[in-house]
Amino acid sequence: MSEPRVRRAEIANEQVHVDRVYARLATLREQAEAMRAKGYEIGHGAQREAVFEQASMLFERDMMVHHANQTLQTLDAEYEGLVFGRLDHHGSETVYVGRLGIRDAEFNNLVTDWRAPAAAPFYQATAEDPMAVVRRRVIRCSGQTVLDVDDDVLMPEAVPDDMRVVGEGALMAALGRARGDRMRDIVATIQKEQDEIIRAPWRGVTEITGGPGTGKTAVALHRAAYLLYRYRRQLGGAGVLVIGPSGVFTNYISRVLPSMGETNVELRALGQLLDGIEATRHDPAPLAAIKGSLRMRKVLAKALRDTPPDAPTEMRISYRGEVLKLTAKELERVRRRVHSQAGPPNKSRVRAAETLLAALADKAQEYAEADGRGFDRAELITELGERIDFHRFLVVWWPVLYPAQVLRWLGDERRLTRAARSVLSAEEITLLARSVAQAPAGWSVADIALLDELRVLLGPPPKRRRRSTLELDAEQARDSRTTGARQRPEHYDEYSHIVVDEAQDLSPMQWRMVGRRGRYASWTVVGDPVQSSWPDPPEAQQARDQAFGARTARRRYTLRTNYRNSAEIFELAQRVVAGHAEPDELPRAVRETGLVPQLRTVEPATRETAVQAAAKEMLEAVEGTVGVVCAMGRVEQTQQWLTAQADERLRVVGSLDAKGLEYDAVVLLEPTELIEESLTGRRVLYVALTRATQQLVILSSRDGWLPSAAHGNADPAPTR
Ligand SMILES: Nc1ncnc2c1ncn2[C@@H]1O[C@H](COP(=O)(O)OP(=O)(O)OP(=O)(O)O)[C@@H](O)[C@H]1O
Repeated sequence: MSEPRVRRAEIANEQVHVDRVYARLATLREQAEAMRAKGYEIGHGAQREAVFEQASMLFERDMMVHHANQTLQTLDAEYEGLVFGRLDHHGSETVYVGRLGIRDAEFNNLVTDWRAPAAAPFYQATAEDPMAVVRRRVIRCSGQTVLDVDDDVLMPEAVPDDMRVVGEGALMAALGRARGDRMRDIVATIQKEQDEIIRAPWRGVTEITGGPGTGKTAVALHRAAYLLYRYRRQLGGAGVLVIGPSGVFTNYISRVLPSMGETNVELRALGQLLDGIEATRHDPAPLAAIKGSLRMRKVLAKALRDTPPDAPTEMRISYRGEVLKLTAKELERVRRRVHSQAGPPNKSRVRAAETLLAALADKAQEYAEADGRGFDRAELITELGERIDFHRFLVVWWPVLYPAQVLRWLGDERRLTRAARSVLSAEEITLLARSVAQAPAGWSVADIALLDELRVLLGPPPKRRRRSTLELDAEQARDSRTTGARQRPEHYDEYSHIVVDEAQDLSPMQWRMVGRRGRYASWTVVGDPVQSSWPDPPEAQQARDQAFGARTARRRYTLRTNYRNSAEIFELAQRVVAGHAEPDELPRAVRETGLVPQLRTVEPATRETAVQAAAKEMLEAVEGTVGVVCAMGRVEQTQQWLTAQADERLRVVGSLDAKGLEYDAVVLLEPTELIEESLTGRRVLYVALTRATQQLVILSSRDGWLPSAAHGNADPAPTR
């Protein structure tokens, strides 16, 4: 038979099995529906029963309904390619691999879940160590239709006469495919070195490093799905949290876990880690560096001890015909005493009341001694402590404090100086105070870590008065949108596993915030130091180690193959960081396209038309998405330039928001501006240059950003 005929015959064969699987899925669905209906019936019947019977029936009902709902949820997930693999073992056993395990009515396996041990050879078998697999087949489906098959023969000597082998390179086919709005799962083509990380033990800290496009994000997400499958009892209750750099990124990866039937994972961006606030704004680099530094911890701790701006500066209270007065200085002394003895201010109201009463008693005693009168201290404390005017004073003098309110205090430069004098330089104080005082609406991403720090330093507001953990003001409340994530207003620290993506960019203050959420958790931490935009790596490393606490089990893995970029694009990108990275920190790109990146010289006056032309050209050249990447300060303008090109495949994205994303084609505008805008300039440019899978066009009005080519490497094609 000719190759196309063999292929067609094999596709038809697999279609028969896939049809059986979907038929079985439909039956299982019907059974789950019936079980749910039966569960509800039990509930109705129970109303007329004795109380203890009713209780046990209701329990049974809840269990049945819960179980049925869970089954339905699993069966209803959008399974693109429910069955995607097949293993033919030596000795003729066949195992189909898919996104979930399904058995037929006789309990025979129709599909084995990809996470089950029996499916492991699908990812781990190699020609050197075939694990008794003769043929590994990747089955590509669209919905319920088999489109193609692709085989790897691992034991050529054991191929039986009737076994047909078709195609080559399921991985290359997957890598060459057009990119869409959302990241796809890679269950069908996970590579051996990736699989080893996905299936690594769950305890302790698993650190994954690797250059751009090496599949770190994909691996981390598949690992989350795998861990929940294998260790649901240990990890499922408190939940798994995946933290990404931005909302654009969490949105981009949001389909991966549901496509594997996993809906119990919270995805949050660093700007979304506090409920009710969604921060997307990035501060300019020097300001972000101040806000992210551990020095801010001291500044905040001191700032919240200062007198609140609206607090009264004098106390007068009458006691038995006499007015007792505490001056501003005396009140300050009392405040200092409370802070030095007590814990978080919101838990110290009682201590504040006691200390204030003691100061009033001292004052009364002073008056009495001056007049030669007797004085009963205990009586005064009891009497004043019950007086309404004393409590009225107390609530304004020692108010409940909220993080947002205290952070805003820092907009007053004099107040900030008091808190930061010995910690920040005068220039830093001015910069920070101005930024808080003149901040545009809403918090910045870096502010979220400061608010979270204050949340802990201040302590929870008394329950009776609590509006939210943060006391959103009206403006924020309007701004805030739900993140789609499960709300956990109080128990931020209960997660059982935390995945941190783009970990190289977390500031020390962000590590503290993230660490708080994982006090009892195991971790998967993913990053690439070469892509880092944080200027002080040792400080971040220290905070990172503290976040992991005493967890000593640490596993480190490095991925070395860049699956995203064409070899031509990556060759250019790595030149940009040549002097800033060790050679073994740079991965190897495996796919050649023959398309060299294009470098176009533009003038400031022709930028607009050049961007429009390049975007149009790239939209025509590729089937999937086109990203126009520029400096953060140029995003709005670039968006305006491209409004006329209303194509849903086109996106404008600022350099810092481009982290972790990818497009079929990238138009990179003014590389020098990306370098200048950040404190780790070249690394940010490297990130931007490594976003494209197929084509890259660079528009630049200035030279100097690209070191000359190593011998034998081509410069990008210069065009006008
Ligand atoms: N085994 C694989 N099979 C198919 N595609 C893969 C595989 N591994 C990675 N990819 C693809 O390569 C691309 C890059 O993967 P991913 O975004 O996870 O890389 P990354 O290391 O996180 O990159 P960056 O550091 O730039 O964010 C994605 O499109 C991903 O689907």
